[in-house]
Amino acid sequence: MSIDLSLYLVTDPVLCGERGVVDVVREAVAGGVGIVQLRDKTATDAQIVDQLIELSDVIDARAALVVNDRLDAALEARARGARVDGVHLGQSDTSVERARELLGPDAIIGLTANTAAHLDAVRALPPGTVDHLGVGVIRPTDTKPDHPAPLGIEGFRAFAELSELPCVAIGGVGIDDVEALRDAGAAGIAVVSALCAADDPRTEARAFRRRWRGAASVPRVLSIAGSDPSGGAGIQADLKSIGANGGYGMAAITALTVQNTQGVRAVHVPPADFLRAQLDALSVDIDIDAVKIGMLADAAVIRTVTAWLDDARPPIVIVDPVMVATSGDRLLEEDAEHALRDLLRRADLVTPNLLELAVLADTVIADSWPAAIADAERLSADIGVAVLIKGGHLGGDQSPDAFVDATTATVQQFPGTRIDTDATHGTGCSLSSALATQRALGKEWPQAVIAAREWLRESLRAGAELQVGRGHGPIDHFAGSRARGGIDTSPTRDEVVTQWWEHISAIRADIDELPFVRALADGTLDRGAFTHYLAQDALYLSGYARVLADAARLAPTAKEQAFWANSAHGSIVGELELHAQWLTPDEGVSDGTFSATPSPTTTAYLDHLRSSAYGGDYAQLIAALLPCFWLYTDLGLRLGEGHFGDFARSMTHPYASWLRTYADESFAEATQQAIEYVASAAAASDGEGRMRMLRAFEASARHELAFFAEPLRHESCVSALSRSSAAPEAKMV
Ligand SMILES: Cc1ncc(COP(=O)(O)OP(=O)(O)O)c(N)n1
Ligand SMILES: Cc1ncsc1CCOP(=O)(O)O
Ligand SMILES: [Mg+2]
Repeated sequence: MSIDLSLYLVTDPVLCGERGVVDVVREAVAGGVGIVQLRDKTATDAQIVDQLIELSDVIDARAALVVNDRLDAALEARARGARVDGVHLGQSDTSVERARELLGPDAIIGLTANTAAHLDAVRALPPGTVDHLGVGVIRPTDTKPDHPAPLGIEGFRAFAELSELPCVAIGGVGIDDVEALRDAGAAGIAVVSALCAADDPRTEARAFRRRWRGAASVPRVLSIAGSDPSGGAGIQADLKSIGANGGYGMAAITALTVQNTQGVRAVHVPPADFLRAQLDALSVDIDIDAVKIGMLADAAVIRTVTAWLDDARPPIVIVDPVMVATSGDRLLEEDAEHALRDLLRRADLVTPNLLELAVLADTVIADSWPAAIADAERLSADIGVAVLIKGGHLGGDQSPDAFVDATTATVQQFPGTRIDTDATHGTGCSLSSALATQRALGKEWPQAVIAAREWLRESLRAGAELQVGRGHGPIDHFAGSRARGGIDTSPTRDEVVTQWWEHISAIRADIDELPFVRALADGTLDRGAFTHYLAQDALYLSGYARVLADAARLAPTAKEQAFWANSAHGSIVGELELHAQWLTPDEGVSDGTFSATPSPTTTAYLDHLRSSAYGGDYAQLIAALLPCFWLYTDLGLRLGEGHFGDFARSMTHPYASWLRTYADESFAEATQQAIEYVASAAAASDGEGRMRMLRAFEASARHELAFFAEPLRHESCVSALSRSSAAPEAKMV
């Protein structure tokens, strides 16, 4: 066995606490510790021997086992059948030469060293006496009260540069030191309290391993699913999806299908033991960062996977509860549903389509999006796991998804227009493995969903071009990376524009349907509602201008600064003049000042903009400012194009001159410029920053919708109020 020194656990019975050393070692080894040192200063030799025997059993050759100081105990435990790989000795412990002589040439012998004299002494030993050095302390630590003077990371670097042997850094080392010590030449890091005192040593060990591998490391994602020889679904799709999303894909096959793009012709399920052997072979050898589970065929397979999950406890588990193929073929025996429910409870996310949701939530197939969300909430509450519900089977021109987590009362919707294509084979498999990969890359759920959906939509759009098969063809998993000449998960500026506009498509559709917008367009809008709207708009613009000025203040270039400052000027001066033409002092403007009271809707919108400015994040602020430009320009353009009928062009339209301002050419140019600044900032930002920008943008779009909806709501309240004062028995509704 080659020794992996990268994460070295030294045990401490006190720090391990009530759960005990054996439990901590079991968990830490499952989390990826490569070498364990039993260190117990108070135990007798006989107790050390017993512990070594027990640990050797628990570790089961998945990591090296050495003992601190006690050469005799190591020999005795070996004599009693334990697998003890070696010892760690200090400068004043038994001599390393003696240890080598008694333990043999294959034993692992570590020696403490931290001075130039120690290095000279090691050089004087016969070659092969010592395998590695324990070098420290890096920082003061209470775990070893008699520790030598701390070296610090630079002292460690200087020492490691002089050493011919691998150096393991020890003493006061925490997870945030991992990269610095690795870069300073450490062959590994040895920790006591960081793992022994951790709440969850397995998770903590994984975190150390991940940091050691580096932030840019490629996540290892395992698909447990059936094989689709046509390559569009099952493990074949999963592996492509994992690769396209930036992961390293692995696959354990649950079942073989005879299948093409037209349907499933036969299924062969190999023995469940063979599946378990595949899974064990992976988990004993590889740090698995995420698991996606797809077709499970029957109850025996499900139970096998459930038992393996309980043993291996991978950090991220996504279950796509494949029951019926898109072609209508059953892929899970009906009697297996009970076992499946048990498995779902072990997942972090379940991704059913509407048919699967109906089976799992024990209800009829949802025929509307709100009904689907309600079913998903029930399922999530029942299994205690988040659900990503996919609206693709609902029909219509929208294809929304929603992330629903009843445990945190979260319902996050992801709107999207339907992509008109027949190449949908394997969409569910591909999305769930993309999600597993994005999550393993470190994204939180909403960001992972956004990234996986963006990738899927691009792959769906390109699928038909592949021209694979006569039935439902596959999506083109590598369309995006092929177009960009390599895998790149950051969108370009143009992609940001397309994706963000599509992201608010449902909000835009709602704006178009508003009675206020319809009546404004056809000229039937009540004058009271119109003037109420104008008065609120005037108030809004005065606040908006101030926030534009904040954007000017934060802008990174003089050009951008001038742009936002000009927009602030245009907004306050131009719009003021215009409003003054339309509004009498009674209606909201007198002597150039706004006299109306801001409605709660106006206040909420301005509060959102001000809080975006307050954080000082320029990119987020301009994203929040953008919908006001973009949605008005778009509305103006479509009004001009007759999208809402030909009314706006009619000479008798009472608001025609007002509506023409929406389509003003210089405003359209300013909008284009604003879009470019925002899209460039988003493309240059990292995933987190882009997510913050998108949230601010989406929130403003929602405020725009509320702003357009409010005048008629207000008017109906006003008329209800006047009715109620005329007729005391009438109630406001
Ligand atoms: C990996 C590793 N490095 C150094 C030590 C310290 O050993 P030693 O100097 O013998 O001190 P004690 O641990 O015996 O107190 C170590 N144990 N492991
Ligand atoms: C055994 C040992 N040898 C040098 S420092 C040390 C203890 C390190 O413990 P911790 O990781 O809790 O600082
Ligand atoms: Mg010692």
